[in-house]
Amino acid sequence: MNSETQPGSANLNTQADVAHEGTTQLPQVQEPRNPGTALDLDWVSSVQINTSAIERRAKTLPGRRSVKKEYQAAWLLKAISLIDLTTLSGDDTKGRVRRLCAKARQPLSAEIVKRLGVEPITTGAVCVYHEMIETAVKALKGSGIPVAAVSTGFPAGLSPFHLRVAEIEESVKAGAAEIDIVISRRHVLTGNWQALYDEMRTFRQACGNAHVKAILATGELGTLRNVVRASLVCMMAGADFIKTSTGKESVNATLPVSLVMIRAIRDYFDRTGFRVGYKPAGGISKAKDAVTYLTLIKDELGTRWLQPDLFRFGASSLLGDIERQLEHFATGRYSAAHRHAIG
Ligand SMILES: O=C[C@H](O)COP(=O)(O)O
Repeated sequence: MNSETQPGSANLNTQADVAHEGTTQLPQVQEPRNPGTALDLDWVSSVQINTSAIERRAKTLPGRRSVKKEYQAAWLLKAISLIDLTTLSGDDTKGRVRRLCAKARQPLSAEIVKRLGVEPITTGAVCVYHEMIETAVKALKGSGIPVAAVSTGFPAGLSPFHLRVAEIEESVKAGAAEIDIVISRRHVLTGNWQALYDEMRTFRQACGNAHVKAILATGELGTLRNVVRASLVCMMAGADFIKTSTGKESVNATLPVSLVMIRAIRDYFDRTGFRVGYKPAGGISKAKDAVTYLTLIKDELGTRWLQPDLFRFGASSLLGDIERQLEHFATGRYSAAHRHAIG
């Protein structure tokens, strides 16, 4: 964020700024979910990637389209509404999850909201392990914020197949409206597209009405070509979202990976007419990175994809930095990062 940003709500006509920048809330259209298609192996094997061109383009993205100062707050408010506020730690407790849910309901202090002159907002969802679903559902009651659960032996996805399917069913029963499954990386690494398709189809079926996000764990797929091929197969098998990472791989969301996944989503839409959502996850913790992702989405997919049914950030600490930047925008002061600790 630009440290010269002037404080005060007088400079921020959020609705107009957001509309100008094309991040405005569109009327929620009830679109059919992606039902998937037959497995099209010709399409999968025809994928070609110019890795150096993708990497060159990705390098130009941060700062390339610097959002004008007066629009930055509007973009950051939009980013908040698209966060799957996440806690996925071995030491998660009910208390931590309740605090996280309180933060999801009210991500900004009443004072900042008042100074910015905006309507109160919420995050897109709260994302937890199965054991914490009930607590999260209770804590979010009445807010309209969905609970997402990671599933299928997250993060490695190597537990027995029937248990992975049962885990999805249990999480849906416990109240999760969204299920983030992990794919079997070995199916990608061995080019077993039929196995990946069948696995994803079964997971989708087990989700019932809950939406399913397919975590590719891109940092473990070896090449960008594999990332695109896995993206296509998961969409063909009916994924509602494709998601980069668990946050536990040594390489998580990156811009080159995002570029090829977003373009796979565009190709899939062009061929089938079905929109699939995108969720970069893992290591996105700075407000300025969030804005880079959002402008990339706007450029490559258009504003329809800047709604919570088609875009989410998977992030545990991004909200804290955004809050700090918005506080600075509203008051002219930066507070210490620890004042914005989450959970
Ligand atoms: O899906 C979400 C990720 O696990 C969050 O990763 P993070 O803790 O690096 O933000």
